[in-house]
Amino acid sequence: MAAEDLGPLLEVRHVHKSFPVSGSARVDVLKGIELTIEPGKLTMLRGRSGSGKTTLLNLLGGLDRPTEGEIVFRGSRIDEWSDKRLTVLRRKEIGFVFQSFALLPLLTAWENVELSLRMAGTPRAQWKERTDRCLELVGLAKRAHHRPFELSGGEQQRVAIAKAIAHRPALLLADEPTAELDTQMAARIIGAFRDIIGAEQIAICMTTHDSTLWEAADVVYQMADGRIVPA
Ligand SMILES: Nc1ncnc2c1ncn2[C@@H]1O[C@H](COP(=O)(O)OP(=O)(O)OP(=O)(O)O)[C@@H](O)[C@H]1O
Repeated sequence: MAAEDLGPLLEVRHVHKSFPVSGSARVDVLKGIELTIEPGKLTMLRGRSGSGKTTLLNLLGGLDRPTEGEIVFRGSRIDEWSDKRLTVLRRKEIGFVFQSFALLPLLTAWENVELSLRMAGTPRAQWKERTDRCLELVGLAKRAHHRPFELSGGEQQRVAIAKAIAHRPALLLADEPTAELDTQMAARIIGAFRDIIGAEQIAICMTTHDSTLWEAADVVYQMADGRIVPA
């Protein structure tokens, strides 16, 4: 079945998020967000610093809950789930990539990826093949036995991506994954995302400020002041 036949993976409906500030005051960070994330697509959230991208990404990944509205993952309202159930969802179905690469410095690229499979509870018999495959998908098969300090920033980020997809999540969330990288390295990250989408029916949602990357997206949502606005 083609990815587009599967229906939305994630739907965000009328979502508001506010945080308490001093006294009884609250700050409204998200103000009625509606969006859909589809399998097999690269979705980008773009917007100025402070527009609410990270706050929204945290809700998509079940790291936080909306103040109002619904987050629907494969037809289930995860905003109503217990913390325990959300932890299982994150472990099994979601991969996270952040601006900084979060690799263990004493382990090689290969060992870093394998460790994530051990931690995800993947059967041991699959570790080697899956680790090789993920490093191949991000174009690092030849660098597998290098440690992070022997790799460029862009290569380290691609190892972090291999780690994040190793357990075969349905959704990969990446918060400014190219922020620390030059244009050429950023383009290779997007290339890796494209190869991963081509090979596995995953949905990828990333935030970025970088206007040179937007045309590589299948779907772009522009955020401004906590709202989705026309791009
Ligand atoms: N826990 C919190 N308590 C109070 N305010 C918060 C909290 N988290 C985020 N905010 C505020 O919400 C606004 C949006 O923050 P957010 O990090 O989502 O924006 P962003 O678009 O990801 O920005 P950047 O590109 O700089 O990361 C900011 O003004 C921030 O200060």
